[in-house]
Amino acid sequence: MIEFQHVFKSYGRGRNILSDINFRVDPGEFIFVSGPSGAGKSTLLKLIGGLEPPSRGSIAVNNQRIDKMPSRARPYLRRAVGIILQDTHLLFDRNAIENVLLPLKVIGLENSLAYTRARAAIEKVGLSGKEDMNPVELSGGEQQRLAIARAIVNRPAILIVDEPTANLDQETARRIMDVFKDFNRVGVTTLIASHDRRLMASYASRTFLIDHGRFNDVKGVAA
Ligand SMILES: Nc1ncnc2c1ncn2[C@@H]1O[C@H](COP(=O)(O)OP(=O)(O)OP(=O)(O)O)[C@@H](O)[C@H]1O
Repeated sequence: MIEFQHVFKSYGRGRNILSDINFRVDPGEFIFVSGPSGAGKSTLLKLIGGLEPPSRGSIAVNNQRIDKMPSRARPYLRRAVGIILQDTHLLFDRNAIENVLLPLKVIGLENSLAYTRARAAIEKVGLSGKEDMNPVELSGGEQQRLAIARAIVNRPAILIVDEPTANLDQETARRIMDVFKDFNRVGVTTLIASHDRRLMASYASRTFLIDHGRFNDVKGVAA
């Protein structure tokens, strides 16, 4: 569950990027976040992931207020929400499986269990056999999938994803979207910011449209 109540967000002394946003997302929903460049889509996702604080208003994730969360409570959010941003932030001085292991190391999971889980996550995104490769040796689509494996290895209840298919060909884009849909089928709440309306039409059942500071909560994916 994600709930925004009267949320405002500005950066520094700048204008409000988001103004008086109110919504509730129930477990298992699949939501498309849409709107022109610079509208505030990434900002909305960062608020949900606790990467940015709101300027005003309350944000709850699984009934926990996160807008006032002290930093020692952040690991909670890290487990609850898997985040995949435009820049995948993969570490190029480590191989593929070590990248996926990182979130498990943070929570102190025992080594052999961590490896089992990391391998399972890599398999889920179709990268089995590439565990020992360096991310630079992977294609753009494979790097994207590796970032997905890292985001899901903690089994988060919520996935937030920023532009997962930008710069990918249609087939790779579909394959990546199918990975998200598979997680969604087993109950993972999913929010994806994208410019690709046609692609999203096959997946999402609800759209958050952000445009010039206005927020619209729309059923389906409008043509
Ligand atoms: N850290 C920051 N500091 C100052 N301004 C920021 C910061 N991050 C984003 N902004 C501004 O907030 C506005 C919304 O940015 P955001 O990245 O959320 O938009 P977006 O809808 O995701 O855009 P795009 O589709 O191009 O990725 C932009 O005007 C941007 O310049």
